[in-house]
Amino acid sequence: MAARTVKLAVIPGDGIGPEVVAEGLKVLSAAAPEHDLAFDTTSYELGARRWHATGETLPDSVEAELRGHEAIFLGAVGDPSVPSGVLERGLLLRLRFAFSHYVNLRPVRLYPGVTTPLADVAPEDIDMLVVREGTEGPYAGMGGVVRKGTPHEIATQDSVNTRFGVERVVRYAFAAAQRRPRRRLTLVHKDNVLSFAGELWQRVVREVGAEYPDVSVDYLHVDAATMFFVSQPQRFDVVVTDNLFGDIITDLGAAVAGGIGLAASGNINPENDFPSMFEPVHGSAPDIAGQGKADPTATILSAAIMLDHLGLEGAARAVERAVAEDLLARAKDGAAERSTAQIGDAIAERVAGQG
Ligand SMILES: NC(=O)c1ccc[n+]([C@@H]2O[C@H](COP(=O)([O-])OP(=O)(O)OC[C@H]3O[C@@H](n4cnc5c(N)ncnc54)[C@H](O)[C@@H]3O)[C@@H](O)[C@H]2O)c1
Ligand SMILES: CC(C)[C@H](C(=O)O)[C@@H](O)C(=O)O
Ligand SMILES: [Mg+2]
Repeated sequence: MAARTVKLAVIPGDGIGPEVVAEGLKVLSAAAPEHDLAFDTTSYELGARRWHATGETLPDSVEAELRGHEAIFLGAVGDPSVPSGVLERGLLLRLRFAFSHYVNLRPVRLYPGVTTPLADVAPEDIDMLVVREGTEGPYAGMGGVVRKGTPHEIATQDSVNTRFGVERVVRYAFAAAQRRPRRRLTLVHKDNVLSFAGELWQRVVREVGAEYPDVSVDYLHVDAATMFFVSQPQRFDVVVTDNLFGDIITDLGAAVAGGIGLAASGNINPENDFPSMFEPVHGSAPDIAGQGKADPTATILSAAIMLDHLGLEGAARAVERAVAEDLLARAKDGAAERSTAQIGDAIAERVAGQG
């Protein structure tokens, strides 16, 4: 019997979700024996198929079952056959909110051998950790529509920023910055326009920052930040930002660090009051679904973030090392075309071969 059995809920979801999740699980299984681990997985059929069959996005009974797991491993949700937002809000955001995933952790890292569209950058130039707020901002679902269908229709979408919500994510970001060699935190917002929310974020960063005198603090408006992500990625170490800005800049981060197929994330509840959820940054990619073309690396790296969160650092490093080796090998092979399963097999083989 393994020394540690992780009770893991799996939500493959839609589009390429099931394809990439299968490879993530393959790599976890390969890592398990070396690290005296086992995964007790339960797969949940949630997403477009279930919605079409039953009209359900996330039944309360399933949410309650998910709560009883140590972690959730998710592929992606969203399908062109379902109205936009039904699954994204009804499943993904519902889980992030219900399980208080207030830290959406999104590392942006250029691995050696990976091609970036940026000129003259080395891997050490792109190494940041975006700490995206995960439960508030314009995602909160507040607002509405009046005079619908008339020429005077008004749609509002409020951004919710609570002192409690901002402070807890800012504290997490400072603590993360303090553990990193450069000890630098950049707040990204738009306080020249979003003055109420921006001022709250600024004030909280100033106040919490007083407790972290060894962390240097910087501020960028989000528009300028997008420019510097491309022109001077070296500027960034830890970035803390609101839910929507964080969504946008992490797709950009993915693009500068080698593509969306490599970008990993964790939806973290740091107190472990609820299971945290791990998923690639990308979506269900309907344009390539079912063709074995999706890169599962983002999902595999999300599994490594999960292992870290579960306190299984040895296994996490082994998975990361296997990915790093595979990425280097890809560079040497002249990026030979491989299927989703072939990439998963190669990484699983490397991870099984490591101590
Ligand atoms: N966390 C999630 O579940 C999540 C995240 C983003 C988008 N979505 C949903 O996914 C659907 C599609 O959204 P989208 O097209 O804006 O974003 P997307 O990330 O699914 O796709 C954007 C582009 O990136 C490519 N791509 C994505 N993942 C890839 C991978 N692993 N390997 C290779 N190429 C990859 C796609 O083929 C597409 O061309 C929508 O329903 C959206 O709401 C879900
Ligand atoms: C699908 C959508 C709700 C989601 C988000 O905006 O958070 C996605 O884009 C992401 O980045 O995880
Ligand atoms: Mg996104």
